Amino acid sequence: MSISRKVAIKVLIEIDKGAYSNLVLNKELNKVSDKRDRAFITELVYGVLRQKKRLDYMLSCFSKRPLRKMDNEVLSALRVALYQIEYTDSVPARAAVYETVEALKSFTGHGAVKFTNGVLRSYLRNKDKIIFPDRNQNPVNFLANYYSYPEWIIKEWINKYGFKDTERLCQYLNDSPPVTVRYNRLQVDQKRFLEVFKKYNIEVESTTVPDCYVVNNFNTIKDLPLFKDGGFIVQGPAATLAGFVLGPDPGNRVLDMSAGPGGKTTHLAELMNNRGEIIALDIYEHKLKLIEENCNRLGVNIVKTIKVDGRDYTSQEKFDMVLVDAPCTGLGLVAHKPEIKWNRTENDVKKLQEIQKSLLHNALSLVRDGGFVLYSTCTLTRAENEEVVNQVLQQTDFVVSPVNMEKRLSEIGFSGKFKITPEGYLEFFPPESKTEGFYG
Ligand SMILES: C[S@@+](CC[C@H](N)C(=O)[O-])C[C@H]1O[C@@H](n2cnc3c(N)ncnc32)[C@H](O)[C@@H]1O
Repeated sequence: MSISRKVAIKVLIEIDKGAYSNLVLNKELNKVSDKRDRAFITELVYGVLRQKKRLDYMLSCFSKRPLRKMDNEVLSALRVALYQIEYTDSVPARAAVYETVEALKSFTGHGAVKFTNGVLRSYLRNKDKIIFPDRNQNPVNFLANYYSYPEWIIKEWINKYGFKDTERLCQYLNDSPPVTVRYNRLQVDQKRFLEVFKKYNIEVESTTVPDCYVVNNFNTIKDLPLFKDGGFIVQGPAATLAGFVLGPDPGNRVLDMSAGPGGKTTHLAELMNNRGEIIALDIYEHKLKLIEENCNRLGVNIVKTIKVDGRDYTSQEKFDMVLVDAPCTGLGLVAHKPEIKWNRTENDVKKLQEIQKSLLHNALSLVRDGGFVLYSTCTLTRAENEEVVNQVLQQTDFVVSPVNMEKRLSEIGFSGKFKITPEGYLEFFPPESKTEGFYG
């Protein structure tokens, strides 16, 4: 299984340099034939990404050299070894150390390998002596190191949710989430969708959101003929719910202001029964390509894509509905993409808030009287959610009729738990909603 450690170390080095976890991991997994190796590599990579800060805290107790001065290869190998010792039952601790140190030999020289071995042996001898910061005296430090989150996120959440709920959130988002798909009513009905999955022995479980199902065998679903025929798309329950909340009718003219890769665009088209018009904007060419690929596969032909900054988009004709599914820090997706914890900064929140406000501002100028705007994000910061909407509404002379969200969600058939904030906004708190984080 040494190949697994070698590939995991390689992938983690690439991710540390800024690569997307899913892209670099899939590229490397394609070169590995053994199914068990592939599963183990995936566990090591995502496990280390989730627990990185906690692992580093523990390692720093046993290394005289500060972690920031270590080579990337050494640090990645140390994390991979420690993750196995702490989180996997199948590998004895000494084997984890031996195999990982062997794997490291293909990346670096004798001195670095010896150093790594020394830190890990010292860890094995003394791990019972590790003491985490005190949860009462230093709550931010405790949560950050114990659950492996940057301190700025912990502070943001403690302000928003308090200590207890922040702890629940940290725990919940450290588990790997189920994979969910939305079947595409344009190509298949629910009965046929379920029959096909049953035929291929893939277990399917309903979620609290209509049309959205948990599937247990993610690695094979993209090989199903039904996927190629556009029968379903991978999409989270909260993301699926957004389309239902907007709920366009056939024949509507809809604007999707930041649409890539098109999960919600294609759902809106489906709800419109492929009749009417959707203008889908994105600032990046490659995102527009993904929208077009998704539309082609799913049999959607009412979408026109435009490469433009949504803040600058103008149109003579107003829209019945506008979706601003804004670019955001994505903290509600940390369980799916744990590297978000480490790639995002407090500064991003400020920069994104400016973009979000301008997008929403422009959306309000593009919707017709009596039309509907949905501002949504998959993040859990006040600055990108409530503050954006409150500040934009203060700056305009629009009269906004609030939507009765409880009524809307019950009409849709949503059966999960949700929060209505004091201002009347919809929020999904993952430990309760059992979905991605969502704000609308
Ligand atoms: C949260 S994602 C949208 C996800 C999409 N609604 C879906 O369900 O698949 C935000 C998108 O906004 C795009 N974006 C970022 N800044 C933008 C801008 N100024 N104008 C338009 N699109 C932008 C990003 O490229 C990204 O594809």
